[in-house]
Amino acid sequence: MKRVVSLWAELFALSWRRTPGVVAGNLAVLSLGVVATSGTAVALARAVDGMAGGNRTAAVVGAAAAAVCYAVSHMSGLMSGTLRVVAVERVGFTDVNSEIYRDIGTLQGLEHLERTDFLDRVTTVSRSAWGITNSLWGAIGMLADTLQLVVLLCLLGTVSPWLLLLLPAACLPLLANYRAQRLVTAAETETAEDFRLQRHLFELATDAGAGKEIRVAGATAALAERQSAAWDRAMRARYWARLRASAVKAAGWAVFTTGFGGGLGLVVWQAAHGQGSSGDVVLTITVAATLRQAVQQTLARAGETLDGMRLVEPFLWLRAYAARDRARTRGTETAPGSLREGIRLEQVTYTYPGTDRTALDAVSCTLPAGAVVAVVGEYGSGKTTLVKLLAKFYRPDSGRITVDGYDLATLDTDAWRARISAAFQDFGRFRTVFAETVGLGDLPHKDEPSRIAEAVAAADAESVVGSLPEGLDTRLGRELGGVDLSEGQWQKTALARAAMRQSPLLFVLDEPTASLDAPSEEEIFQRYMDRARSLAARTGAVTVIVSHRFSTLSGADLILVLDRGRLAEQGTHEELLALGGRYADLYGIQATAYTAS
Ligand SMILES: Nc1ncnc2c1ncn2[C@@H]1O[C@H](COP(=O)(O)OP(=O)(O)OP(=O)(O)O)[C@@H](O)[C@H]1O
Repeated sequence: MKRVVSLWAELFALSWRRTPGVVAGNLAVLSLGVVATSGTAVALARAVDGMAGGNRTAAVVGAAAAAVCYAVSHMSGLMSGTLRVVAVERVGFTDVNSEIYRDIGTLQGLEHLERTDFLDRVTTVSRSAWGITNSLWGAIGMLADTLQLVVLLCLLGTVSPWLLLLLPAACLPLLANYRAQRLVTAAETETAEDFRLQRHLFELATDAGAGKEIRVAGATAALAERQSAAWDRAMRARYWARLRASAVKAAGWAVFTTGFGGGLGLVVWQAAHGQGSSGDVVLTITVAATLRQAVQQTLARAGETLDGMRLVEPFLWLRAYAARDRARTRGTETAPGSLREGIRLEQVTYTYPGTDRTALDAVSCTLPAGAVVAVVGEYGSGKTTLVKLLAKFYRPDSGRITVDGYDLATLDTDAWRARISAAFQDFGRFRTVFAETVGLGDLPHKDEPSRIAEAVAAADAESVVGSLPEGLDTRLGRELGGVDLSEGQWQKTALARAAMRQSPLLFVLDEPTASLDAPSEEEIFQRYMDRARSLAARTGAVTVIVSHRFSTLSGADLILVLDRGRLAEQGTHEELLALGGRYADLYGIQATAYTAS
């Protein structure tokens, strides 16, 4: 709660700086609303007393004052709503939204994209700038409403001190509402996993890629059943929580209404026994109606504020997470100009957060400067994890990676990434103009046609460009009015992007040809081997290739064989064959399979 209040204070200061007139105007209008609402009741009571006592002037002045107060209180409600939207839009869309996008965009690690619990929070935050800023004005509105309640109850106190007991009674619906909201939130948290599951199954069914497989497998009905079961489980728990919440709210209101009915009876009894005026009765009835409205409004605002607070929590989490990420990844050293020794892994161990299985287990090896290093192993043996650690997406749990003797952890992450070229197996499909999708690989040179042409040639993608209606200027992505590419063509754009940087120290190709046919694969490997050699001569760059196709890797200077996260063997193709171990087995199996086919 303390953190939420300090965020509100921060947002208030920001709003004041951005739109001082709107903020001051809104505060003034809210205060005016409090005074005018109570004024209406008092003026009406005076008008009635004037009439009853035969004082025409008092009656007319009272009635006029009541009319003015009523108009002001009504107008203040409308104006406050408008001013609030202006203030929220100005700060929400400008400052809060920019901060959210900056925090998400500058995260250096990958956990927020790979872990569903992180992803959920990041997705929530990315859509919540308005709600977060609005929660500040919800809280301010709630303060004004509470003030209104207190003033109204004090007015009742002037009629009879017993009516002051309505103050604690009025707190009961507020407390009940808070309790009810917590019940609903707890149910939502408890059923979040089922909710995610049903959403995942729904997306599977509506995704074009997965949809094909599902239809061929005839699994549509089975998946729909599972989706509906998960949805039912989540909804049933939420339904009961809402029902319980309604009962709690109703109980709070019942106590308040009973108390109020009693209070009203007391005032009428007093008036009947000459202990109060008719004005007192009118005052009590007017305040009664206003009070009910005020309590309801306070409840509505409390709900709105609590809703906003639910958004504030993931926002604060993202802020702290991004700050930790920045502190963790901000190194002090810049990357060397060229590699002399190479990259060393010393007892590198890594386990993905939230899992038990060690993805890399005490791996030690040297990737010599200028070498082409192939990483092989069965599915899930840790190959991609190894290259992701080299790209500094994660940090080893223990052990370290050094680049020419510098600990990778101390190198500035952006500076190191600026010296990496990489194509990953789950490559991006950037739906923009073709030249741009390639140029993104080296932003300072993205508009240089010669660099783009070279990169396209390196990826053997000239034929892709040739087949596009407007060549390099063709827009990609049917959703955005462009053309669609096949998987292989998309992969070639990723490979071309990876060929943009001309002096990387590390060149990573993680399953670079998985979507390509055999002739294209051969051709590309040949081109990338040539590129690796020329980079090696220029900067001593290390090229790391992850592949399942052993036949293409025999020319590598060093082959690392991973087995369930451990480095099982290392050496050249010939050395490993002579060893007759894991590599020789796997190579033998593939060779036999190819010969047989
Ligand atoms: N983001 C992740 N979160 C949790 N576990 C992961 C994640 N990525 C990989 N793993 C696990 O880490 C282990 C190593 O995975 P990795 O992707 O490095 O293997 P790989 O050898 O590249 O596999 P493949 O050949 O299938 O690409 C596997 O057990 C995998 O399930």
